[in-house]
Formats: sequence, C-alpha cells, structure tokens
Amino acid sequence: MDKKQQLRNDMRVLRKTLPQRKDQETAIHKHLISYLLDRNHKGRILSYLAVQDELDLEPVHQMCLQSGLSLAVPKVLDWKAGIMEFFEWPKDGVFNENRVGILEPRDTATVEPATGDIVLVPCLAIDKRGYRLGYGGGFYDRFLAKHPDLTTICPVFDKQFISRVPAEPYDQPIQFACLSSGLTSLNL
Ligand SMILES: Nc1nc2c(c(=O)[nH]1)N(C=O)[C@@H](CNc1ccc(C(=O)N[C@@H](CCC(=O)O)C(=O)O)cc1)CN2
Ligand SMILES: Nc1ncnc2c1ncn2[C@@H]1O[C@H](COP(=O)(O)OP(=O)(O)OP(=O)(O)O)[C@@H](O)[C@H]1O
Repeated sequence: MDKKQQLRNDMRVLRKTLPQRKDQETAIHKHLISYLLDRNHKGRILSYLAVQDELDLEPVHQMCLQSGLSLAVPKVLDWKAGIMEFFEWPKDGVFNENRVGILEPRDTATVEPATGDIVLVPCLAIDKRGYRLGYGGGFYDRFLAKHPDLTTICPVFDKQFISRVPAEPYDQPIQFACLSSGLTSLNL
C-alpha cells in the first residue's frame, strides 16, 4: 500500500476516537463564525455536508443562512473523472444522498465561484505547508486548480494537523487551517 493510502487508513481510525471531539468542534465553529462575521464577508461560502466522522459544520451553516450569506455545497458530477461543482443551499431543504452517503442539493442552481469566495475544505489530515489528505478522489485538487483565486480553509481537529502529508505535483495547498485554538496561516 502506498504512503498516502496508509495514512488515509490511519487517519480514518484516529478520527473515530478523538479526545474532546465535541469541545474541539464547538471551538472551531466559534472561530469560523467570528472570522466570517469580523471580515464582513460578502462573498459565497463553499462548504460541505459532513459524512462519517467528518467535522460537522452545521452551526456555521445556520449562521450563514441567518445572516443572509450565500452558502453552497458540492455535488459530484462525475465519479470516474473526479469532477464536482458547488450548488446553492436548497431553501426547501431537499437533498439527495449520493453513493457514499453524502447529502447533495437536488434541484438548486450551480454556482460559479468568484474571487474571494471562501471554501471550507474537508480533509483527513493537513500539514503546515497546507498539503491536505482527502479521500483520494482528487475532487478538491481539480476544483481548486480551476479556481486559484479562492480563500481556502480546512477546519480540522488538532490531531489531524500533522507534521507532513505526502505531496504530489497536482496537490493544491490550502491557505488556512481552523483548529480549536483558532485560524492559522499555512503555506509559509
Ligand atoms: N462531506 C464531504 N463531501 C464531499 C467530499 C468530502 O470529502 N467530504 N468530497 C471530496 O472529495 C467529494 C466527494 N468525494 C468522496 C470520495 C470518496 C468518498 C468515500 O467515502 N470513499 C470510500 C468508498 C466508498 C464507496 O465507494 O462506497 C472510501 O474511500 O473508502 C467520499 C467522498 C465531494 N463531497
Ligand atoms: N488537477 C488535476 N488534474 C488531473 N488529475 C488530478 C488533478 N488533481 C488530482 N488529480 C488526480 O486525482 C487523484 C487523487 O488525488 P489525491 O490523492 O491528492 O486526492 P485527495 O486530495 O486525497 O482527494 P479529494 O480531493 O477528493 O478529497 C490522483 O491520482 C491524481 O492523479
């Protein structure tokens, strides 16, 4: 098994037994919400709907909807080619479950990302250079390569912030990690 796959397996196991998971999650929500409100962000938030033991961003979504911030989540368009796009949050609450159990908007419009939009990127692990480990589909790498002018933030549990993620030439580094201690700049 290659290094990346081994690390994926290890991080999936680790994610199941995180210490103070709920406390960390709550702290991360607070930091993200303050960041979005303090910056008076007017663009879109491109978030994700948690699956398995992923960090759940529900309170952040609630804040976006209450504050009138425009919120979108991904929908996989082509599993083989690793293509996803973002779709507006459905005000009618209608989602479909995709083949790996992730909820995706059913009927809403696709969004064309604009400069400065904020992407909250799910990950299994991230390092201080901003290299991230996902499930291996290359969905975010392809999406971010097409849209280099977005602000990227990985919300992560402390144990997911690791010393080194093996990086490939196509890996798109992430700009910030949001940990329970706050937002930290990566890629330095
Ligand atoms: N919440 C969330 N949404 C997301 C992503 C994500 O990482 N998290 N994605 C980020 O890319 C895209 C979907 N990509 C995914 C790719 C593989 C698996 C996954 O669980 N694969 C299983 C095999 C499951 C199966 O085939 O039945 C595995 O790897 O074991 C999940 C999401 C778009 N939406
Ligand atoms: N911009 C790209 N163009 C073509 N292929 C790409 C691109 N980015 C990634 N890939 C392909 O996607 C595959 C998976 O990449 P990687 O292992 O980095 O996924 P990941 O970042 O863990 O997953 P995800 O982004 O879905 O969460 C690689 O085999 C790679 O060849």
